[in-house]
Amino acid sequence: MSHDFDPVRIGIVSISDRASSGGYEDKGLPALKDWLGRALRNPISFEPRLIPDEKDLISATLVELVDAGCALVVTTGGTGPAPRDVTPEATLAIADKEMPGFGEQMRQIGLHFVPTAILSRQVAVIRGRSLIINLPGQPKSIQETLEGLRDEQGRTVVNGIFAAVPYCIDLIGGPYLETDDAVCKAWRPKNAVRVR
Ligand SMILES: Nc1ncnc2c1ncn2[C@@H]1O[C@H](COP(=O)(O)OP(=O)(O)OP(=O)(O)O)[C@@H](O)[C@H]1O
Ligand SMILES: Nc1nc2c(c(=O)[nH]1)N[C@H]1C(S)=C(S)[C@@H](COP(=O)(O)O)O[C@H]1N2
Repeated sequence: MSHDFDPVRIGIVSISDRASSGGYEDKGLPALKDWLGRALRNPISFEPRLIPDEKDLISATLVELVDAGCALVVTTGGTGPAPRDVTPEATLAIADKEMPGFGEQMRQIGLHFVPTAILSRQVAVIRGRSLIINLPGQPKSIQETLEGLRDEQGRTVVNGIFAAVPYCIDLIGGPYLETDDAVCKAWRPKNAVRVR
């Protein structure tokens, strides 16, 4: 029984004072586009935003993207302990529900790559029918966090968080997301899997 892939709108938000003011080239949005484009088989329309570390602007941007119909919004940057790092506060300020499992797993994954992963205060939340996830600002942390880590034989060392994203979006009434298993195998309970 074949079916068309559901289209999905995804907000991608790079939060960096210097990248947004031209101090350096933003690598966050291209890295998010690249990974999500490889991982998902659904047709994606991206809503990209490049903004400074301003709490009210971050919150307003997230609300705007949810209202525009993004089933998923992924941010990068501003999760650390520095005074200007306010992405988690801005995200929690507009949340209906926090999803603490994501933050717990994201820091576990990060620790396989850098001891300073413990410094990221990243959160994930639900607002309306949208899942919002914070990733750290280091462009390489995007793939690391979403995909996890495999050993040389291709065995999973640590699961990336994206495996749980499609089922989470099912549960909040969003589109049915399907992944390329070579990049990331989405996990759903058997009764939630659509036969292709
Ligand atoms: N959007 C980005 N594009 C490219 N590199 C980035 C980006 N965000 C962060 N980085 C890199 O990761 C490092 C650590 O990220 P961090 O979020 O601490 O940036 P930052 O230096 O605080 O940025 P800013 O102060 O301009 O907001 C940066 O020094 C930079 O090398
Ligand atoms: N997977 C992963 N997580 C990571 C990192 C990384 O390189 N990879 N960098 C850490 C570092 S050095 C910091 S300071 C925090 C916060 O980064 P941010 O302020 O750029 O969001 O994320 C951490 N989490």
